[in-house]
Amino acid sequence: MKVEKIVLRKMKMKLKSPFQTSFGTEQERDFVLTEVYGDGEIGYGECVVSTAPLYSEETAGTAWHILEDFLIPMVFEQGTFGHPDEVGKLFAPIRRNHMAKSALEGAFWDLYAKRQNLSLAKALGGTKKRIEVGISIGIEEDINKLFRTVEHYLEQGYRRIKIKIKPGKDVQVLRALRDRFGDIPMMADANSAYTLNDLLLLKELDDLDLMMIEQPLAHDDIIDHAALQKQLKTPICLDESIHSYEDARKAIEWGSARIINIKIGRVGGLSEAKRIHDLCRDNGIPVWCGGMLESGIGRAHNIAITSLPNFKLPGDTAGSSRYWTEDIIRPEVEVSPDGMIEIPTTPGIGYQPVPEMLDKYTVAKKEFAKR
Ligand SMILES: O=C(O)CCC(=O)C1=CC=C[C@@H](O)[C@@H]1C(=O)O
Ligand SMILES: [Mg+2]
Repeated sequence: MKVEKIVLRKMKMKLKSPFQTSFGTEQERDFVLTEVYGDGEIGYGECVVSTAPLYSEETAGTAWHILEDFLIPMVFEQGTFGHPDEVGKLFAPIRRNHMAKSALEGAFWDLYAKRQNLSLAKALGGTKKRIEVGISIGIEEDINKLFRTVEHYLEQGYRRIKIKIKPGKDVQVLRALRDRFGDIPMMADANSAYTLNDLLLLKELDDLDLMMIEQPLAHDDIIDHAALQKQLKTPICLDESIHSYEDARKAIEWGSARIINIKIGRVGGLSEAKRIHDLCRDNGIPVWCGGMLESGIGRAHNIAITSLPNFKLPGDTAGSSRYWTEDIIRPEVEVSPDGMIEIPTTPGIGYQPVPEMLDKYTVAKKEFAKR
């Protein structure tokens, strides 16, 4: 692949409804899209930052700076690439900034798959034709509204309900959902809202037959999660704690989690996500694909990685209409009545970004070519 041009777009898209977690509420998504032009094709990637640095240290502003001032010049310095795996290796000297790296690396994977006339799923080694999907529901103050929301998504066929929790909005809410809906597949995501001092409360969660408790403790912890997992029968799933293959290896060795949520942006790209998938497969740790309230481009990348065989649990890749009045891709991502998404078989990400839609939500755009 010879890189001819790279385009960055700063995007602003309003979510259909606010999304509340234990660390804040998002109503509007400020993120970055990447376009890599080469050999007559365009590869697309998404930088899955949050508007404020509350999930991780990255924002659209930090990512744009790292892309413009470091990663894009490094790409033009190398000029040509045989395989997308080379992109992550090229970026290795740059510390962290994983979502910025992933946005560009993902566009290379899309471009590579298109040039190989392969779907991105196939190019990644995916084996599935359809994927199971779940739904992530933000913290809801009104329990009856939460009941209606859960009812709505169960009727739509979603195969797992993820409930965001925080102190004061946890055991009672989950117990009420159990009383109302019985033994539906349900999990909780705490986004690091608890500490080991909350052990008695976390033990109450242990009696609710949850599929898993996602990231109960600190966002950068592996040791305390290992201590907690020994006290709980419910599997702990790590999200924010796992930034790399090495983090996953240490978490597995320490017994910090029995499940891992893989987010392509959080770990720095599809090549690293594949490595973590393979490590977990070899250690009997099932994984699923987490979401970052992506547009259709990021959603397409999530669908492709979820086609790998050890993605054994429903992920957060819901349909476009869950988040957007209109998505920037065609077709939009649809979920079948039995809670599945068909893996595209066309080359690359399999969904076509629509230029007019991209322009409609672009608040800043810049083109880069080799000087
Ligand atoms: O994209 C989705 O539907 C999942 C959204 C979601 O649960 C999250 C998005 C971003 C950060 C967190 O709030 C949370 C997560 O931790 O998975
Ligand atoms: Mg999470």
